[in-house]
Amino acid sequence: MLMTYITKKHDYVATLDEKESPADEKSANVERLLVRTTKLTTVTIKLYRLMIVVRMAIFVLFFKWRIGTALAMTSNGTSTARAMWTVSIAGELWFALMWVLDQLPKMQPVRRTVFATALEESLLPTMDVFVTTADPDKEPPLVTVNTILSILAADYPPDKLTCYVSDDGGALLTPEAVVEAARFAGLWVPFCRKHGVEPRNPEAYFSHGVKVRVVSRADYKGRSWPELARDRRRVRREYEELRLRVDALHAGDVQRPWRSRGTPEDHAGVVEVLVDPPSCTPEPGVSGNLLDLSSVDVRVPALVYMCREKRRGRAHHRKAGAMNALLRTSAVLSNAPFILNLDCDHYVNNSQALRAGVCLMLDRGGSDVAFVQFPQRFDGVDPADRYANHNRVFFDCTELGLDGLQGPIYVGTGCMFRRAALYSVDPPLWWSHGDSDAGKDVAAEADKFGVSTPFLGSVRAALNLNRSEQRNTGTSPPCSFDAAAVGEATALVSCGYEDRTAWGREIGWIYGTVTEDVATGFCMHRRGWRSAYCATAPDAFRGTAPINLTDRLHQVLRWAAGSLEIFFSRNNALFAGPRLHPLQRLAYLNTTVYPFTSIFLLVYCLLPAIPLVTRSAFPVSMPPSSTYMAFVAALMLTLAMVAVLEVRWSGITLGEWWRNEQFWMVSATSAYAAAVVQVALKVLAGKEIAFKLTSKRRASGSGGGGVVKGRFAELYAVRWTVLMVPTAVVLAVNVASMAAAVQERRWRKGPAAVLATAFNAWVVVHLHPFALGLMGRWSKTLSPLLLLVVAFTILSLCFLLHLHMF
Ligand SMILES: O=c1ccn([C@@H]2O[C@H](COP(=O)(O)OP(=O)(O)O[C@H]3O[C@H](CO)[C@@H](O)[C@H](O)[C@H]3O)[C@@H](O)[C@H]2O)c(=O)[nH]1
Ligand SMILES: [Mn+2]
Repeated sequence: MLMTYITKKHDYVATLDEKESPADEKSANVERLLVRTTKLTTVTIKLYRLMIVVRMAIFVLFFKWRIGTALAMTSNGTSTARAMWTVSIAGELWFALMWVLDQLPKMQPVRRTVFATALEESLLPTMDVFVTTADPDKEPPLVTVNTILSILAADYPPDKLTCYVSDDGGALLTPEAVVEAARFAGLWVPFCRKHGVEPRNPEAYFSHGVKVRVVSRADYKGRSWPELARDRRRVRREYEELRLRVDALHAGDVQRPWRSRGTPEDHAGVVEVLVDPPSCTPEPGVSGNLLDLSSVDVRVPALVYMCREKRRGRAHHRKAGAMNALLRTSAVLSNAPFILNLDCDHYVNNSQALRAGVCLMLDRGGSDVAFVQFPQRFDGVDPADRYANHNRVFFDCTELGLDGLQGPIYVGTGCMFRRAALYSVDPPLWWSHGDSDAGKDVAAEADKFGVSTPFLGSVRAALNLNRSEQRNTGTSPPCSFDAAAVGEATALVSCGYEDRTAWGREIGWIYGTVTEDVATGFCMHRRGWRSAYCATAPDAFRGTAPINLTDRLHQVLRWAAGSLEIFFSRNNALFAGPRLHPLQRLAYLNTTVYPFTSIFLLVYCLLPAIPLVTRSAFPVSMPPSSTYMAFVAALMLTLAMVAVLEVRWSGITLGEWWRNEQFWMVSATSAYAAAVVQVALKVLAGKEIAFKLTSKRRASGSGGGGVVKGRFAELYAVRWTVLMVPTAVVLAVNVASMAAAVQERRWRKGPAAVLATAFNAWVVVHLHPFALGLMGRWSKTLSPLLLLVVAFTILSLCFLLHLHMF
């Protein structure tokens, strides 16, 4: 099977000709080709690079001219005028810097082709999959159940796969739902195996949603179509019952709120093996009651439930803390060399995904890969993607560009890790001769890893394996799920275990930020590890996106605040050592400072109103000079060209690109500003930032084929949130100052300022979510290109007027 980076064929320079098919060219001692990496070398990408350089050159000329003009004009001006010039130019410098930081890391994108069939079955390494849940209300147990089932049914040897579920809520409901999943897996997993169905998430498989791939007769690869139809009906009935049972559990829970082990912030630790690891040899089933499984291997991978101990007054470090508890639990049970991390709503959508990740890890040169990030894709987003949930520019441009440098940024879910890399060792690339971290006696490092002897033993085993297994040997450390191991695992999830150790600082997932993902990936890149990007078709995993604007803005707020937390920590990219690729450093800098843009943007949006409300007689300069006009035209034109070229090489649509810009504006005048305030409070007053969970409930409505408007009614409803305050202020100030100017007939004195104010108000309204509803409808009728032209015209006029008001 061939998995490629999706999209356009013309993007490949080395064509994927069959004569290079890895399977047949092999003699016994020739290594199999698992991954082919291709640099994009098309004309588009060359033009793209050229345009970026040209635009940067224009920046230099522009700022030289603009600062010169400002100095000349303010040499005998008032201090207010000087201050306004300064603020204005500072804003422009910041915007230019942000653009450069954003573009430079995207200049050398690569695509990877993965040959999963070339993996030798017997050499597949063991794999631990971590699923995190935290709140059964925001994360319906049925969603988690489906994710677990999709993992257990993935196309991977069942004796080499273990699924670990972390429950941060401590409600009894979650383990009960997981037990239901385990029971149903006995039927679901063999059914998937027998007929090769996709996707292996029952809810998605059985629903009549728009994009679900229900096997059609022509596509069916199994033995007998009528048998599939019959089996499907029967399994579906069983699934409906499972769903009712899980919903009943949920409903019962709402009525009896005392049904919990404690509170979400105070409960005992539990580790429970719900499904024991199966034997190493296939076990055919019987032609029993429901399905004929006599020709099918009916083994189900092991399933472990874990709830870490929490006590009031102790720091639990949110998701990062849960991941570290999972890391230790799994270490003393299965201790697989590779770990896949999925949020509870991100299910396995392509049953080959795990193998694809393994290819990148075991490939030649793969031993320096700490993690393989898959793109995040989402179900349940409205067709217009009003709130830019798909994030296409990030997933299809930025991450691809970073893959050509040192590797994509880790974004929390859909990511496969090398266990050794989580134990803070150097990658092989940086091992000095004869010596490596793996060689050190970790037993002496209890101050780093904590005092558990079995855990230290597991660390040693994992590091030794990583060192010896420079090539794909497929060996894995021994595993044991006996009572002693489970008892040890329970001790390892006690809330005092990490006291006075390096957990969260050097070991495992990194603490101190609500975006533990970016920080964790950064620490690995800083050590010299690489990462790899793996976009498969069909999508490897799919999850849910925020269901309404309020949720979405809070998600953006959390990301922005978490980024700034990293900037103000010891993990600031500026302080990283020499192993971090220079452009990778710029990318991390960009990822951690972008929320500051909101300050400049808000000031910029308010500046033109000042002369109008202060009633001071501002010298309004002459009409824009031709030099100025030329600069604005050149800057806007190059911006548009870079955008169009980016859209071309990445395969996203102009509409998707535009949505991104639009939502950037929305976030920058709302959530980013709130993030700056939150982090200021943290830095100055030590006030911690909360991890507000994103709801995983689906947009309500009839669930299936209803009209789009009805189906996404909840998504489209805009509810007031305090995050919109900055936007409202900008609007109010601009409108009020315009009104005042008109009323007092000062229009003539400062036409430029009045117009700029009007445009500011207009742009904010235009880009704001209240208007996004309309935009959603327009963008279907108007071509995105037209939208782009309109937007650029407006933006250029804004610029024009801004620059010439003093
Ligand atoms: O105390 C906590 C808080 C969260 N979670 C889990 O963390 C995951 C992510 O939470 P979600 O609210 O879905 O966050 P998103 O904004 O959708 O997630 C993105 O951004 C987060 C960082 O801000 C990453 O942790 C996520 O993996 C990434 O998908 C979920 O599985 C939660 O169950 C916990 O286990 N414990
Ligand atoms: Mn999520």
